[in-house]
Amino acid sequence: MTEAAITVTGVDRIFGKGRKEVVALRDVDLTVADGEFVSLIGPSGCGKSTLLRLVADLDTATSGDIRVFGKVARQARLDQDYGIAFQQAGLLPWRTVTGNIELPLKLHGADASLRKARVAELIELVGLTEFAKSHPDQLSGGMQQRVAIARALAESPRLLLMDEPFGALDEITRERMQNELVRICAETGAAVLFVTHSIPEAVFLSDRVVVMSPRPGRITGVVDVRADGLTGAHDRTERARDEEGFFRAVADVRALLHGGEGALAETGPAGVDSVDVR
Ligand SMILES: Nc1ncnc2c1ncn2[C@@H]1O[C@H](COP(=O)(O)OP(=O)(O)OP(=O)(O)O)[C@@H](O)[C@H]1O
Repeated sequence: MTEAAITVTGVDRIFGKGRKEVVALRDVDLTVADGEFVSLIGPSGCGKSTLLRLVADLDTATSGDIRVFGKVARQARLDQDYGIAFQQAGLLPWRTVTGNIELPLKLHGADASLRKARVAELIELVGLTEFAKSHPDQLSGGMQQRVAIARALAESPRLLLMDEPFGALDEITRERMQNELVRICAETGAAVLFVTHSIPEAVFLSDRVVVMSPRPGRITGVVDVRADGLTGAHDRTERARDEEGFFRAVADVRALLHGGEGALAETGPAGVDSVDVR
């Protein structure tokens, strides 16, 4: 069996002390298989970003163990085993699209010819070849986010960590970006841990949707959308949005979000309107 992309075991993250103590995560266990797409969903403050930050080694767990491809999170960061994309694209305004995408390669000493070839490949992958020389302020929000994704993919990571990367986009652009992300993941085979507030987004993109609840932040359930009849994320096409399995999975995630543990058995079908859990 191949090594899991992420293994989180018995993780607690407690901020502050005494009366100011906030238990952001309590006893969280999570495994993301190599090549698997897993979304984290739950109400504001349930610890989604905290969990992602721990995996990215941007923060340290109070207790428990986190492995990325079998390595401690710090080693995985040093080895650049993952790429990161956040809600704000975080591009450098004075650099062109090419300049932004090649930055990680430059920082890590890749030579100019290798950089040029890789950046051309990535720009094509995210459909921005015509904008290679543009600056971020000449791009739409969706295009900026595509640049950020290309940058995250620059060093061919086997894992992407994404925190609401499409949260600031309008609904039409957002769906288009979701379609592109599905395609990019199929092409690269990367595993993804993806934070979102949107149930349809989580269902459309994922193999599994992990539902969290706040105070203390913990995992209350996991919906395997393949069990609801959808294909695996790497074989997903836009048609999935109209399939029965999609609606079943949306209903399952919603039931867990609103009913907590044990909710799945008690609920009937649901539509996909009113699905942002912020
Ligand atoms: N650096 C910090 N210091 C103190 N408390 C923190 C810190 N970071 C997060 N928290 C608290 O931990 C809890 C979880 O926060 P987190 O940002 O992970 O939630 P979230 O589920 O990502 O929320 P949202 O959906 O609003 O982004 C919250 O109660 C938050 O206030």
